[in-house]
Amino acid sequence: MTRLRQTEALLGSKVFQKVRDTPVLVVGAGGIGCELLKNLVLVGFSNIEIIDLDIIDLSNLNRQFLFRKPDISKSKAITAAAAARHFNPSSGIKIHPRHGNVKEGQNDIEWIKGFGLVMNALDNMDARRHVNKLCQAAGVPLIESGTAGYLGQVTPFWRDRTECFDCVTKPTPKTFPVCTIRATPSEPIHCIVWAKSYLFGKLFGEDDEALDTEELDKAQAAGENAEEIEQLKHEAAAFRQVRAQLGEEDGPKRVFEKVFHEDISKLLAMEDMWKVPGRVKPVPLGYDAIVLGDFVAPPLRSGPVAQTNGRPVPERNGESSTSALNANSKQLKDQRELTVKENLDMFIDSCRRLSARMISQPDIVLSFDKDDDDTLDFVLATANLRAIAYGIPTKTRFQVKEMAGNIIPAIATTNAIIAGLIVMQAINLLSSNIDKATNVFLRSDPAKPLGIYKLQPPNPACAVCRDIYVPFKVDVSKCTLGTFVDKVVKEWLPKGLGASNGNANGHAEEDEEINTEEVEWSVYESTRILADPDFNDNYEKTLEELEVVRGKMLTVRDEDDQFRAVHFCIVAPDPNATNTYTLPPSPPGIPRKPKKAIAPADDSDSSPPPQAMDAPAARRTGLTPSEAVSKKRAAGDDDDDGVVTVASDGQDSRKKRKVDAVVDMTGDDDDIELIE
Ligand SMILES: Nc1ncnc2c1ncn2[C@@H]1O[C@H](COP(=O)(O)OP(=O)(O)OP(=O)(O)O)[C@@H](O)[C@H]1O
Ligand SMILES: [Zn+2]
Repeated sequence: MTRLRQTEALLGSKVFQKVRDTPVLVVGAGGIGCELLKNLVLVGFSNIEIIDLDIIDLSNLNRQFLFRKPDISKSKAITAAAAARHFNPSSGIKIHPRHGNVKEGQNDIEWIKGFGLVMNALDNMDARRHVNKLCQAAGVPLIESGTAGYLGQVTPFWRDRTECFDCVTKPTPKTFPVCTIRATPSEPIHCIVWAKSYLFGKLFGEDDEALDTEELDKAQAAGENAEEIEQLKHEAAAFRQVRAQLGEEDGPKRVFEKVFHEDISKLLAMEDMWKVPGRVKPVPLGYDAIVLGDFVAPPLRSGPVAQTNGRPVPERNGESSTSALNANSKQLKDQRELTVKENLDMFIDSCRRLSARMISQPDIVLSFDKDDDDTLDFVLATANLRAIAYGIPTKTRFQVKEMAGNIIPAIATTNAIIAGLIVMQAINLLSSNIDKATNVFLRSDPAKPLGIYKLQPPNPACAVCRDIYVPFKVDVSKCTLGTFVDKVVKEWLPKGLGASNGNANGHAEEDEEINTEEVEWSVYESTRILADPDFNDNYEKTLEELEVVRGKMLTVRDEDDQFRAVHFCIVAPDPNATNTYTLPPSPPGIPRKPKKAIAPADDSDSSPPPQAMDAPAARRTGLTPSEAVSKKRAAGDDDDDGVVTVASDGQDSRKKRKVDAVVDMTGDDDDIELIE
């Protein structure tokens, strides 16, 4: 108890009592999460819930110090909770671990309302945005955090008092044009994206033939180029055929010949494609020639021929190609460049391993994971074989893992410092003195390692924290969409139209008369439109049939986009209720949207610290670079047309088939994605 007495003396008994009594949630039990949990326990937080979806991996042990070797494959949340208790055994703390995804339906607005404070220790944008939205909907303060190498950031967000995670547009993921990935790669990363996000998916990902065909038919009906569509259909059919034969003895050879010989030969036949200045023609790879050692690879497109890769090795200083190869083979396995034959062998072997997994576990859809050797080997081999065909330098296993996994070294000390800063901000928020809370940056300047930056007000144009949220207790198996539209949207909701409920920074024009009869509504679930004034096909369906279940939101927007969107957060029905749904006693005020986004005052105090987190680091942590925070928010930075609302759901609203590959630099696990 001595330790806690000291903490009490430091914090004062009032704040200390809050620390003891406030239920807090930690999301993520990884690098930051382990440090944070230990800190919370040491400070005396006594009512902690921790959630993580993952199990412990060998690679976590170097920094996630609550885990030991025997814990490998066990739940992170459960193991972390058990280990952290020992840091303060006598303090009567309760740690409730949950092994699961924070995005699961049961983790709804009512659940989040049960906490006085939420702390994110996550590694991806999607989950961060989800928790941000939940906290905004429930009005629960959130402390967001992230680290990238030696840099890190802690930012408190609190509805109506500060900006939220989505108030400032995040850096756009780097994208590559379709044709660069599919036909004209010129850098190793193009080949890696192709292998990881295109080829892997075609051979081992979800195979929805009906959906593919339907989409292509629709595109054709909509007047898209018939020849191109025909070609896409043909390509899809060809992939399906080699995929179906993958488990056979010469399955990998068939894939190789399709992908590295036939497809490249077809590309070469498209003469116009190669007329573009600077574009280098690929060379089809010959399976048998590689096996027999007769294959002569094309020269590298630029720079000295510094590596062998099965290519003829230039004689340098009397060193023969064989001795160069031998020197190469002495290097560490993962850091050695593979010859073309070795890449081929790895391709065959990884194809066999993955296809055996597909056959033995047909219900599990395979996806690339940098820590899954089978998937990494496949991406390594296919990316390198493609690089060889295009005269691009190949990469070692280590490099491919880094590039495909978008790895920035995780440093235990950075995580520890950031976790300490989270607790300091938590105490500031609990002491009800929001003015004390700040954004804190860990910088690379040893003379001034910490940067402090004051909290920003909400962005009036933000489509997450300026929207309205209503808990909707409903029996989804009984309530139809028609009932929701007629009773809730048309009857109940308009009563609040135009009124400021204090949530929208007073931008409502309260005095103006609104003819509620004239306002027309549409209903969405995320990006799916369920009903609009001319579309009532779903009225007879229950919410359950429409897959609008606990944890999801029914979003109501007016057709003229004049008012804030209202999100009905689906929660479990009231057990004593006789109706199929229960609404709050009165409808929320629904202010008008601001006509123009208002830039925050240019306050010299709020200018960014000279060396706050740089843009790449901010991308990795998923947090806002200080430059972006200080930047005046231009009208249209966030959407006035619903685009950001949609994207902020973590749902990708980008039009399909526009962009082929997206390298997402936000630290997501799924950092390179392909949009077909
Ligand atoms: N949607 C989610 N729900 C619950 N936990 C999540 C969710 N998304 C990510 N996490 C957890 O957040 C933690 C983030 O920790 P960290 O950044 O150290 O990543 P890691 O996966 O442990 O390490 P690495 O990615 O470097 O191998 C992980 O334990 C991960 O499982
Ligand atoms: Zn916001």
